[in-house]
Amino acid sequence: MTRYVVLGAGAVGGVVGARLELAGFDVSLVARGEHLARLRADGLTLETPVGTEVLEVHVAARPGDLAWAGSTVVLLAVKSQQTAAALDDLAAHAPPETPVVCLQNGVANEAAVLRRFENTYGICVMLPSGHLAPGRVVQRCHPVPGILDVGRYPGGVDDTCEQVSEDLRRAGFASVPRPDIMAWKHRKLLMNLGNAVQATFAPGDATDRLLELVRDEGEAVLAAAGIPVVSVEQDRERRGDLLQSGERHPDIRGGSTWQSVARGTGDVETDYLTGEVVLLGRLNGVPTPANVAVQEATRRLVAARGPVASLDAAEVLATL
Ligand SMILES: NC(=O)C1=CN([C@@H]2O[C@H](COP(=O)(O)OP(=O)(O)OC[C@H]3O[C@@H](n4cnc5c(N)ncnc54)[C@H](OP(=O)(O)O)[C@@H]3O)[C@@H](O)[C@H]2O)C=CC1
Ligand SMILES: CC(C)(CO)C(=O)C(=O)O
Repeated sequence: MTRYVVLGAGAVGGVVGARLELAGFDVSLVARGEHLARLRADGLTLETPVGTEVLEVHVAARPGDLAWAGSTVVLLAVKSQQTAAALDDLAAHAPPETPVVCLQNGVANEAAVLRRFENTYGICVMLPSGHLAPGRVVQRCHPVPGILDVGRYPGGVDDTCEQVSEDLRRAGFASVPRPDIMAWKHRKLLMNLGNAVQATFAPGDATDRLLELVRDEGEAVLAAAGIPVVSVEQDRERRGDLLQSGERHPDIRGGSTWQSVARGTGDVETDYLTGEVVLLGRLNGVPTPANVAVQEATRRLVAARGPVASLDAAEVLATL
């Protein structure tokens, strides 16, 4: 049976680790700071729409504290801006043939992993989840917690891919192996252009308009770059009505970037989501003024440790 090491046990890593543990897999979570201390002292608290449970999970402070033998798969679930440091630590201890699966948004992590690990995989993560308090993660959807399709990077499927997908299904997720996983992840990238907008600007008409502009620019740069991306219809059909969230959670009122700003972490993933569109625009001669403006506004808000969703999108629209 595959053993799973979850590197980064926050919202996504915590929920996936918990569900694998509950399904009987051998799971180790790598965590840090106060979250690590709480996990060690009290276990992992998993909150779902139908109840809360506390799990005793094996926890480590770093990859070097784990034994690296047998068929271990790493699920990398740190935010993209944390990938480089996490990989340095991982590569110092895990054998280079270890399969590393990017359980992350964005499209830059897989290439970073492939520089260090020859068996690299990507998951298109549709898993609304939360982590605002140490020791605690929130699974927002039930009975299917999330859709986690998986493919080999840069393309194809293999036995590991099939195994990981089967294990995720055993743990309750919807999952299929996909040879074109990056085309799905690029569609998800366009959805995630909403992350910085949601985290930075107060809800309202101007924010909705800004969101339309950043998504239009996103579509334009992917087309100009000739990057394969699944259609809106394919994405909609895959999601169907699989993810049921029920009542709104009182604390988790936004996605992953919103949560970083709400937690005051001082860093966000925006350079790898909004910033990916900015990068592709610059590489392909396509202007992306709305994405540049959102990226800069988010950077300012985060640096000032400002309140989540507190800026006025109308001020940004007026500059475009
Ligand atoms: N939350 C969501 O609903 C969804 C998130 N995603 C994606 O999943 C990925 C993970 O996001 P999410 O789970 O929200 O992020 P979180 O911040 O909740 O979790 C990441 C965790 O990894 C920890 N971490 C970072 N670096 C290390 C390290 N070197 N060693 C040990 N632990 C480390 C962080 O610690 P610290 O807090 O100290 O930084 C944090 O606990 C992102 O790419 C995100 O976009 C995708 C779909 C939905
Ligand atoms: C939009 C959402 C919640 C989808 O899973 C997400 O990807 C995020 O919060 O980063």
